[in-house]
Amino acid sequence: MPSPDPSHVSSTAKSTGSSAADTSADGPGWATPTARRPVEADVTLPGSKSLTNRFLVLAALANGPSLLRRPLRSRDTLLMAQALRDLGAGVDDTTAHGSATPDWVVTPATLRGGAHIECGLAGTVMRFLPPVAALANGLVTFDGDVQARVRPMGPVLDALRVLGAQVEDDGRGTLPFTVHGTGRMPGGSVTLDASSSSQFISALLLAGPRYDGGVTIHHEGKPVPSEPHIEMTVETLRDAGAIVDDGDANTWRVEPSEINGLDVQVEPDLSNAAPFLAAGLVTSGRVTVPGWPQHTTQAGDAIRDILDIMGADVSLSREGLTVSGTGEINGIDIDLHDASELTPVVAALAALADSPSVIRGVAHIRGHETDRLAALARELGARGAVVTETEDGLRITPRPLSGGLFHTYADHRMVMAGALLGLRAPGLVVEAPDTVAKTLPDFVGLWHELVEPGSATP
Ligand SMILES: O=C(O)C1=C[C@@H](OP(=O)(O)O)[C@@H](O)[C@H](O)C1
Ligand SMILES: C=C(OP(=O)(O)O)C(=O)O
Repeated sequence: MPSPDPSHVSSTAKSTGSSAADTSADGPGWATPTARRPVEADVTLPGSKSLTNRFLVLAALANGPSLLRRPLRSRDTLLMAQALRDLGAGVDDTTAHGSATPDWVVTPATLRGGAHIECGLAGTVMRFLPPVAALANGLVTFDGDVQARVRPMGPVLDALRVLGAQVEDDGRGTLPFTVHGTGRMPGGSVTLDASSSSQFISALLLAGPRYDGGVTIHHEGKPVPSEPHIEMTVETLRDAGAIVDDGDANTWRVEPSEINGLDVQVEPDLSNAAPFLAAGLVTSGRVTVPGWPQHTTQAGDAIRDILDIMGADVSLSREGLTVSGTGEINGIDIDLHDASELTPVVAALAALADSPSVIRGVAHIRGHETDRLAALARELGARGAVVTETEDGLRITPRPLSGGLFHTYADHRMVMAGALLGLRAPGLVVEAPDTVAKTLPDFVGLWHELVEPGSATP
C-alpha cells in the first residue's frame, strides 16, 4: 500500500491554510490548544461505534423492533443507519425518551434489493453489510470514499461466494462491488484469511443466524488482529439469542436461528476516550470518564493498562475511570495487535514520553483509514520525534516537538493524535479536523473544554 500522501486527503484538507490563526473546527486547519496547566475534568463520551453498528445490524435482522439507548451519532453510525434504511429497515433516530441523546428505534423488514450502500470510510459498514445484502431480494451496489477503495474486502467477498452469493467486483477485492441478493443464503462452511481484519469474521457471524445452514468460519493465515472485536460480536449475538460456538481456536460457528429484538444501552466509546485520558497523563492532571464499564469487550479498555505502564495513576470505580498524571511519562514496549485502533494515540503519547517506545503487532493497520504506520512515522517525525517504521509497528524516540501542520489523511484518529501532540507543541495545526466526525463529531469542542475550560468552542 502506498505511503500516505497529503494529496490523498479531501479537497478541503488540501487547501489547508496552515495558519495557526485559523481555529475553525470544520475549516481546513485547527490550531490545537497548548496545555498551560494540568487538565482537571470529567469527560462524558458518546457511545461506542463498534457496539452501535453491531446493534444496528442485528436489529435490522431481528424478529421484532429494537431500542438502542445512547447510540453513537457519528458519520460511521449514520452511514450504517442509512444503509439499513436503504435495505428496507426502519431506523428512527429522533425518539428522545427524556435523554439528551435520542434513542434509536429499529424496525426490521424484508430486505429489499435495488439499493445502493454508501460506506464512506467505515470498515464496519463495508464489511458488515455485504453478508446482509446477500439476504436482500435483488441487486445491492456498494461504494465509498476514495480512501475506502483500498481497504481490504477480498476475503469477505470470496467467503460470500463460497456460502452461496453472487458477488461482482473488478477483481481487486475492494470497493466498489455488487451483491446479487436472492432473498436467502444457503450458508455453510468457509475458510478465509482474516489476518488483515477481524471485521471479516464479525461480518459473517452477524448475518450468519439468518443463513439457512448458519455459518462456520475457519481462519487460516497469520493471527487475526483485534480479537476483542470478535468477542464483542459473539457476545452481542448471544445476547440476541443466537447460538455461537467459539470454543476452538480460529473457528467460529453460528447456528441458524432467529435474532431477538434488542433493548440495549450502548457503552461509551473507550477508544475515543483514549486521547482525553492521555491528556491527564501528559499534563500531570486528572481526567475521569464517567460510565466506564466494569465488564466490556471493547478493545479500547486496554488503554487502562497502557496508561498505567506509561506512568499514570489509574483507578476504575463505579463512577468511572480516573487517570492522573504523576509528572513522569514512561516509554513503553507494547504489542497492540488486539487493540490496534489505539495505535495513533499511543504513538503520540510515546512521542511525549521521557524515554523511547516500541509499538508492535499492528502490521494490518496499514489497511485502516490510511496506512497508519506510514502516516504516524511521517507526521510525528515532521514535528521532531525520531520515528522508524518497522514491518509491524513503530519505534519512537521522543525529542522536543515543534508546531506546524499535522496532516491527518482522512483519519479521525490522526486528528486525536495531533491534538495530543499539540498539548506540548505550540503552533501545531491539525489539518482537516472535521474528519474526526467519523466517530466523534464533538471532539474539537470537548478537547477545548478540557484544555482551556470556559473558552469559547471554536
Ligand atoms: O469490528 C469492529 O468494530 C472493529 C474492528 C477492528 O478492525 P480491524 O480488525 O480491521 O483492526 C477495529 O480496529 C475497528 O476500529 C473496529
Ligand atoms: C480502524 C477503525 O475504523 P473502521 O471501523 O473503519 O475499521 C478505527 O476506528 O480506528
